[in-house]
Amino acid sequence: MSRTTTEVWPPVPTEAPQRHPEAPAPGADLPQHYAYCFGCGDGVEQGLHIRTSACEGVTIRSRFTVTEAHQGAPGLAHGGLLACAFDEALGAAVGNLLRKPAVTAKLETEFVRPVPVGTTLFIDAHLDGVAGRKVYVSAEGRLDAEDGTVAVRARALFVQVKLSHFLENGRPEDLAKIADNPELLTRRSVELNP
Ligand SMILES: CCCCCCCCCC(=O)SCCNC(=O)CCNC(=O)[C@H](O)C(C)(C)COP(=O)(O)OP(=O)(O)OC[C@H]1O[C@@H](n2cnc3c(N)ncnc32)[C@H](O)[C@@H]1OP(=O)(O)O
Repeated sequence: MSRTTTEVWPPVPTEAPQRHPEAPAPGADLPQHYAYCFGCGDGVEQGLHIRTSACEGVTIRSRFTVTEAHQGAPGLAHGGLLACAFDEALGAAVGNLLRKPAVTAKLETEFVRPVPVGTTLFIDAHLDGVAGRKVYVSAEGRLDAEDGTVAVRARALFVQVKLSHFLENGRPEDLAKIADNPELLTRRSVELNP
C-alpha cells in the first residue's frame, strides 16, 4: 500500500496566510507561551521543553530533545509525545505568525522513522491556508539536523477562538494562578478577542 498522502491539502479553498506585521522577526527566539504547557513550559519537569524561533514568511522552526521520560518502546520516543511536539510547533506557528488565539481541531501525524532517545528533532511548521476562522498548517520533523532525515510529518486544522474559550473552559484554580502570577503566560504573542 502506498504511504503517499494523496488527499488535497488544504482540503477546502483557502487564502494565503498573511504574516502579522507585529509577528516576531525572522530569527527571533519565541518565549514559552505558558509555564505549565507540557510542550514548551519550563514548569513541567518531564515536559518536552520545545524551543522555537521564527523564520522568514509563514514558517517557524522548533526543536526538542527526546529524553528517557518520553519513551514508548525501549529507547524510542512515544508516538503520542511526538504528536504533542507537533501540536505545539503547529500551534506556535499559528499563534505567533497570525497573533490570534487558536486551538487544534484536527491533528494528523505520519511516523516515517523511529526517533531514538537522545535525538533532537528539528520541526519546521508552515502555515498553508486560512479560510475564515480555520487555519491549515503542516510540519516536518528531521533527525538531529535542520537537513536531517525526515522522521515525522504532521498537518492540522486550527480554529481561531476568543479569549472566552479559555476563560469559560479552563479549570478555575489554574485560571486563578494566572490571575495571581500573570508572568506564567506570555501575553505578547497573541492579540486577544480577534
Ligand atoms: C503562541 C501560542 C502557542 C500555542 C501553542 C499551543 C499548542 C497546543 C494547541 C492545543 O493543543 S489546543 C487543545 C486541543 N484542542 C481543543 O481542546 C479544541 C476542542 N474543540 C473545540 O473547542 C471546538 O470544537 C472548536 C473551538 C475547535 C470549534 O468549535 P466552534 O464552535 O468554535 O466552531 P465550529 O464547530 O463552528 O467550527 C468552526 C469551523 O471549523 C470546522 N471544524 C471544527 N472542527 C473540525 C474538525 N475536527 N474537522 C474538520 N473541520 C472542523 C467546522 O466545520 C467549521 O467550519 P465552517 O466555518 O466551514 O463551518
